[in-house]
This record gives sequence, structure tokens and C-alpha cells, in this order.
Amino acid sequence: MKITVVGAGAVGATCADNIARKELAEELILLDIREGFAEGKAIDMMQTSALLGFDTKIKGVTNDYASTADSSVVIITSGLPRKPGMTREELIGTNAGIVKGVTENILKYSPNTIFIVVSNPMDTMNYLTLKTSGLPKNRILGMGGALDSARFKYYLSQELSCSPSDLNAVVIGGHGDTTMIPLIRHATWNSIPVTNFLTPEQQEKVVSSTMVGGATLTKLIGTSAWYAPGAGTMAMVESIVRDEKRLISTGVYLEGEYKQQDISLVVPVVIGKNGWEQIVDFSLTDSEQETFNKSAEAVRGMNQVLSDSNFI
Ligand SMILES: NC(=O)c1ccc[n+]([C@@H]2O[C@H](COP(=O)([O-])OP(=O)(O)OC[C@H]3O[C@@H](n4cnc5c(N)ncnc54)[C@H](O)[C@@H]3O)[C@@H](O)[C@H]2O)c1
Ligand SMILES: O=C(O)C[C@H](O)C(=O)O
Repeated sequence: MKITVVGAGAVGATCADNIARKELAEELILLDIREGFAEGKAIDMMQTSALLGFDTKIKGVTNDYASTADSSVVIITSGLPRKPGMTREELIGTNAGIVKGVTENILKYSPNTIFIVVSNPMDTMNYLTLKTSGLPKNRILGMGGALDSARFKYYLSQELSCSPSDLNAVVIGGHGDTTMIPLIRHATWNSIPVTNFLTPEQQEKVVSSTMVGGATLTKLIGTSAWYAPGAGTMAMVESIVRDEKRLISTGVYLEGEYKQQDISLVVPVVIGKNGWEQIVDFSLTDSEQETFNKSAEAVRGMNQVLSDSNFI
């Protein structure tokens, strides 16, 4: 199994590190546009292999797409991260060109790969990768929901003073500060609804902290987060590589599911060796569906920028 990570920055390097530690690939290519950068990161990580005990061979390359040939999975993390005060959507002007170019270059050498798109604004970048690649929709997965659901569990665990591992909690919608929808009605603590334990004020606090989880970290760190994004991506890769059939909130192309068409949004999907294999319907209430539709409207507005600027 060969995996490529494009972008050797904070998120890309963390993805590579997690994949290697779990030995999800025999060979991992880390590609960046910055001369020598991916090479340096790869050597640094390889020098941990004797200490951590993994056999994945990590190779760093500068824009050498031939080295990525026959990758089963390609993770796109290349592009600008936001700075404090910015939205993810403000990155579209720079990142659309980067993501489109990367997708085209990858396809020359891995025409049937599975893409996991991380670059922001993720919902629109995932849509762009789908439209640019022409690959079957099941081979294009956006990472955002895995991260947002993990953050949702973190904030719930803080409020409940419990282990995040005992929680089931799902975020759907868009991967944006105002478009993501933490489904508190469905969240459980070992199968008991969390709403049994939390006041409406506590529930509201958890939901709003989750929605601005990325912005909160960007303000604290000065750039956006990478540990949880790297772990969220790794979980998706693991489900593909080991054909685990895990149910993970993921950005996928909708054709009528959740009452939306021709858009990539985050919904719960089963992930296995073929990419995403099944969309699971959460039977939204009328008000949840209305919120989902509003998220779709906002994401559709961003997608329009792609056609207005001739990216698709
Ligand atoms: N979807 C999510 O949940 C999520 C989470 C975290 C970050 N992100 C996004 O991921 C992206 C990367 O974040 P980061 O913190 O790693 O940024 P970073 O600046 O640390 O790394 C980005 C890397 O991309 C490289 N790059 C730029 N153009 C390239 C090209 N054409 N080809 C190859 N490499 C190129 C840069 O040289 C840099 O090393 C950002 O867009 C960020 O917003 C998304
Ligand atoms: O917040 C960001 O801009 C990066 C990422 O989408 C995140 O949620 O951490």
C-alpha cells in the first residue's frame, strides 16, 4: 500500500506521522512545493522509526509527482491556513488554484486513487476535486466532520466530566464556523442521551464551542490546528486501508440524500476499501433539515465562486 500526502506543513506532516506510527502504508510520499521541505520532514520522521518501531518508509519530494505513482490514497493538505480573525472561506482565492493543480498532477500518475481533501474551505475544495478529477464520487472524501465530531465529544466530555471515548456524537453540515451542525439530539453517553444530563444552557455552550472550535485554536496558536486534524484524517485512512467500515462524518457529494443535490457536505458515511460506501440517513427533524439547508445555501455560494472564476 502506497499513500501520498500533499503539503508537508503542519497538517500534512502530522497526517504522515500518524499514518507511519500506525503502519497504514508500506510507502508514504510526502510532497511539497517548497524546495527541500518535505525531504527534511520525511528524514526527521524516519529518524523516529527506530524509537517508535514502525516500518513505513517515508520519502519527501519537492513537486516530483512521478514519485507519487500508484498511490492508493492521496491526502491533499496543500494551501494556506487561516490567521486569527479570518474565516476558512477567505482562503478560497489562493487554495482553489493549489487544490486544482495538485489534483490534476496526482491523476497523471494515480488515475484511480482515493482522495481525502483537507485544504480549506474544505466543502468547496472537496467539490472542486470531484469536478476536476471526474472520478467516481465514492473516491472523493472531505475531512472535517471527523475532526468536528471529535471536538464535539471533547466539549461534551468537559461538561459531563466523562471520558470522550464513552461518547457518541456527530457533526454534519458544512465545515465552517456557521455551517456546521452538532447534532446534540443524537449525542449519547454510553447510549443515554446527553440531553438527560445537561441543561439547555450547557447544551448551547457545547454546540457553540464546537462550531467555533477551529477559530478558537487559531486565535490561541496564531495559525490553525494540526494535531486533531491529523488524527481525524488518519482515522479515515485507517478505515479505508483496513476496510473497517467505520461510520464517520465525511464531506461527500450528495445527489438527493439529505434533500440536497450537486454539493459536497458533511454527512455520516461508511468508509471502507472503496472510499465512502454508504450514506447513513439520520432522519433529521424539520428544524434540523432547515438548518442543513441553510448550510447548503452558504456552501453553494462558495461553490459558485469556483464557476465564476473558471475553476470548474
Ligand atoms: N479540513 C480540516 O478540518 C482542516 C484542518 C486543519 C487545516 N486545514 C487546512 O489545511 C491546509 C493546510 O494547513 P497547514 O496548517 O498544514 O498549513 P501549512 O502552511 O503549515 O502547510 C501547507 C503546506 O502546503 C504547501 N503548499 C502550498 N502550495 C503547494 C502546492 N501547490 N503543492 C504542494 N504543496 C504546496 C506549503 O509549502 C506548506 O508547506 C489549510 O488550508 C488549512 O486551512 C483543514
Ligand atoms: O480552523 C481552521 O481554519 C482549520 C480547520 O478547518 C480546523 O477546523 O481546525
